[in-house]
Amino acid sequence: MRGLNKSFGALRAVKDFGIRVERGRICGFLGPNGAGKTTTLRMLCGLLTPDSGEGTVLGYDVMKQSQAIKRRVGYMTQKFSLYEDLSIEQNLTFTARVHELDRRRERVQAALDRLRLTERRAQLAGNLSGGWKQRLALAAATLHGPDLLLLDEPTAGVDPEARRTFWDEIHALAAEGMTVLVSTHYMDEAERCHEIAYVMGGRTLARGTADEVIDSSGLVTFHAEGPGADRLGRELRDRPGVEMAAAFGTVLHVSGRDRAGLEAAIAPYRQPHLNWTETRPTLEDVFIQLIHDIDAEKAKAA
Ligand SMILES: Nc1ncnc2c1ncn2[C@@H]1O[C@H](COP(=O)(O)OP(=O)(O)OP(=O)(O)O)[C@@H](O)[C@H]1O
Repeated sequence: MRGLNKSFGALRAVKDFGIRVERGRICGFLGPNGAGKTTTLRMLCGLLTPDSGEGTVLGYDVMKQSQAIKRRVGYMTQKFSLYEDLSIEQNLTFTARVHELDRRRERVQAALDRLRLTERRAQLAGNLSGGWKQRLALAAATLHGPDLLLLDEPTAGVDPEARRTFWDEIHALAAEGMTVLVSTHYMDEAERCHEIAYVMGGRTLARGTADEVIDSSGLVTFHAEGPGADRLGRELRDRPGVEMAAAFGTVLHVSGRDRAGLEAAIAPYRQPHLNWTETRPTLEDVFIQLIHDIDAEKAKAA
């Protein structure tokens, strides 16, 4: 994709978006609410026509061949959108009919087995817990064997174990050659992607593997541990050189891009009861930094 744009009235939801994702890769979309992630996914699967831009999805022209793209793409929407008053099996059979698939019984059985839904096949979708609902939605989105899978916040509100199982399945699908684009707000999920794109205000602010995004951030991070370390955040945050200071449990996490400034800021706090160590910044540190940068840019412009 190159230069994709989409506006809703005066609102520019996606600005000059460009991306290239290789087959079999899992690419994560991250960014604050309203960043343009869903709009981008909807343009990529042919549901929304970009205002301008060019590119191909699975070899098809994104501007002219949306019908062909739709047939080869599986899309799991943010909101559960299957029939709550149909059973798991009935939902899958219905989906198979919509796709006009042959060997429907066989395909539905294979999907039930794959996602370990067989025992619950007769259960109404509306009675399933969050994790099982998402598993059913994944079964439905992949029933027709798409080459590209788009997942919009697929595990929002799902417990950690169910999330892990869900992600194991995403990796298994990618290993079979399916390309996956997934939007998420969860850092652990971002780390399970082969690569990520951080978008904000419709713009891509960071792109690469999690390690590349962290390395290119230029952030320096220190941890402080010891009695009362977690309570120093507010004080340190206001010191020059400190761009972020936040407590994680009893550990204080302090970051900035100016190493000398940061070290000077924490120097008075290098007291015997506090143990300071330099650590690698996390993805969350980098993303919060990016949000601060944009806010500062906006404040300057105003
Ligand atoms: N059909 C529409 N009509 C008008 N505005 C829209 C429409 N769809 C999206 N928007 C607006 O475009 C912006 C981007 O929305 P989008 O849903 O793509 O963001 P997002 O990154 O997916 O957010 P979230 O993380 O909350 O799901 C938002 O300001 C949203 O209100």
